[in-house]
Amino acid sequence: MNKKLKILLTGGAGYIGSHVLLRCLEAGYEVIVLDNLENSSRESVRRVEHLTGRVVHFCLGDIRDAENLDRIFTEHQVDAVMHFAGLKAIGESLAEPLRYYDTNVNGSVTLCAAMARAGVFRLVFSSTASVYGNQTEMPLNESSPRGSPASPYGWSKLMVEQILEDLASSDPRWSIGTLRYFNPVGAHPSGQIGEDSQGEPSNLVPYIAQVASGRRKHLSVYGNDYPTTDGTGVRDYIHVLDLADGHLAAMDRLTQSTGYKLWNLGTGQGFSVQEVIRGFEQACGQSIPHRFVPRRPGDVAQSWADPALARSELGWQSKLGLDDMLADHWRWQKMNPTGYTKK
Ligand SMILES: NC(=O)c1ccc[n+]([C@@H]2O[C@H](COP(=O)([O-])OP(=O)(O)OC[C@H]3O[C@@H](n4cnc5c(N)ncnc54)[C@H](O)[C@@H]3O)[C@@H](O)[C@H]2O)c1
Ligand SMILES: O=c1ccn([C@@H]2O[C@H](COP(=O)(O)OP(=O)(O)O[C@H]3O[C@H](CO)[C@H](O)[C@H](O)[C@H]3O)[C@@H](O)[C@H]2O)c(=O)[nH]1
Repeated sequence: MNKKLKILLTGGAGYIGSHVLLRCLEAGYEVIVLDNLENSSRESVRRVEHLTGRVVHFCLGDIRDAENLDRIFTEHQVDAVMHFAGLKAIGESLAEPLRYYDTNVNGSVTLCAAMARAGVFRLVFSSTASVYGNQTEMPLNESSPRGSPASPYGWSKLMVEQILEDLASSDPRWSIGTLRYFNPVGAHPSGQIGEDSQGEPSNLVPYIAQVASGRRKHLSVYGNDYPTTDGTGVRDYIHVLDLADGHLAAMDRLTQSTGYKLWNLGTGQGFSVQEVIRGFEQACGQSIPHRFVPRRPGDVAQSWADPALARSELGWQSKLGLDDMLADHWRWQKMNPTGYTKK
């Protein structure tokens, strides 16, 4: 790995970005974080600095601000970008589609245009397994058909994927890797950084963690009539640190060739909602009150990855199991019951 790379992390104060930031610093990269702190806290970056003993150059700003991007690329000799900044709440995207398309699509276009002006052509992009939509054939590999996403959020990711593919075909200098994340959970084992769920979490594991800590009374399990082993939804949960390592492997690969590449980042194993509840009960030593309610609109029955391409092309595979993810998530929740306390 080329340790001298200087990488711009958009959204680097967020859940996934902060774990990638930590891994980048541990690997010896120089890193600049650009974040408008819309859904995060500067405290995550401070804690990463503390954990690694490294200093991060933090820029408060918006990815849609082209002048600010030009300034950053002029001031810093950036070699590559990892692009996490965006909005990710599916329900919110249904209520505010323009805000989602503006940040996720317009923001990505603005970023790529600024990169091209600055002569920076290496990019890793955060996409989602949601782009596969509702499929019956498992596991999902990169050639599986893209489905019809059930939300503006999912569409915004699919649109950006297409834009990036077109961009790479238009100019051979681009080297772009799209990573389709399955379901990231867990936290750094120190309990210092993790997912800062403001308000009511929509994702399963943060919700269970808040039930376990007494912040919520019970979990609603969305549907027990799916065609799965126990009737509840099945997902491929991946530890956020394994996911972070996948970014470094992708960046490494992008330094070796140009063009557009796409990789699934998942473990290859699916777990039902009931299996996750039981796993969390073991991790926290208490029972998780839950009740079955109708299916959540837009949810798919099952989704798990075929991670073979990432293994063969990136030399990456997940190492941590569901137990590690849930234990680490619980530690983070216990140590930070209301998330980062400082903005
Ligand atoms: N967490 C998941 O389950 C998941 C799954 C698949 C894909 N993704 C994608 O991965 C990326 C990171 O997700 P995350 O879970 O870390 O989310 P997050 O909300 O914790 O992090 C996103 C970061 O982007 C920042 N941001 C938002 N709009 C911005 C803007 N206009 N300019 C600058 N910064 C802005 C936020 O303040 C936040 O720090 C997102 O693009 C998300 O869509 C997440
Ligand atoms: O309170 C809850 C929350 C979730 N679930 C169930 O738990 C499973 C996982 O749900 P999540 O909301 O945690 O995850 P999703 O698979 O629905 O979606 C997440 O993972 C996707 C990638 O696969 C996308 O990235 C998406 O943005 C992100 O929210 C689903 O069967 C869901 O119905 C519940 O039963 N109760």
